[in-house]
Amino acid sequence: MDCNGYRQENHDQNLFPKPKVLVLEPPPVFIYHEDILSQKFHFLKAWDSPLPLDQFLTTHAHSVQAILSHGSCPVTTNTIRLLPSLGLIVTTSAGLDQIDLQECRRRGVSVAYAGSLFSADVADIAVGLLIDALRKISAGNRYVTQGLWANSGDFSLGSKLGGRKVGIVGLGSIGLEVGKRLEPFGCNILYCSRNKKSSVSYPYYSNVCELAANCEVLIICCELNDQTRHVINKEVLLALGKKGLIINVGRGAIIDEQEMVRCLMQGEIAGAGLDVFENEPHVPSELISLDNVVLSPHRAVHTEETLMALVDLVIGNLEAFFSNKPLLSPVLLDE
Ligand SMILES: O=CC(=O)O
Repeated sequence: MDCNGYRQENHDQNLFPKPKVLVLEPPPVFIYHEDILSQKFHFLKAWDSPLPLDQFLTTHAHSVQAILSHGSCPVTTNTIRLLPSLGLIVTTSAGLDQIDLQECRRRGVSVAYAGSLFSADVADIAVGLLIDALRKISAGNRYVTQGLWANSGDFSLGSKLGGRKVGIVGLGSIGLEVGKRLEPFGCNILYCSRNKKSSVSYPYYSNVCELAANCEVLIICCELNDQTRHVINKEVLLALGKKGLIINVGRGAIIDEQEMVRCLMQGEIAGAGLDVFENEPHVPSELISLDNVVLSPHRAVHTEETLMALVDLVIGNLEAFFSNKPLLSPVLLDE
């Protein structure tokens, strides 16, 4: 060992090299906390390499046993096939639409995810977007900051939250948290999901169009899959009606975005609060110009606190995998 301990440290690393983990694109948890994560693992940064992705993957094919991924980073069949030693994908996301789960199942690759870690934070944003859209908080902010208050003094009225009939689409952990928050405001909750839930007494609709026809607000909390893609279509939006609001904290593609834009522009629905979009980070320009739409940059999931909890979960899952222990938050692929 030399006087600054360098050789000793190098020597230890040679004896116990850090496990290698592939990162295709850096998730927010990596951007904010790379220093902590890098103490435990050696990250292969595909996005940082001059090599085209396939060549990068081929170069590291036999040393990659685990991938760290996130909600807007596809893990495709091609990627999985180029990595014969792959045994685990840890996504920092609660949604799984970006991962080819069928290929994982076929290849026996395990998947770990964020589970319900973000549910409370996402529900907070859903309620925030709803209150903002109803009471025009962002529109009021623009009205004041653009100097219009002083000039005209006439800002249009918002509408009351209490007593509103709110339809939740997808009563999983996020939907339940949304319902829990809106009940004390005096909202009447209705819901639609794959199955009726015995744990709640909210009226259940098996059909989303019927739900829309019977409520004044639709809050989208379900996952994106083949059954839910564009499930909020023209028919559903028209059923929601001219006074209806739509809030989306699920995935952009659950709504037919083009149709929603048209309905908003033509007054077929009253407004929207959106954290997610079909083609992020692209947001249709029409939405940006509408005063009855509140926009948020897909950040419902992340607060400083949950990002720290996510660091622990990511490390816990990777450590479990590399020491042959059960994952902390596995996705049940056989379901
Ligand atoms: O949208 C983010 C997530 O699915 O966690």
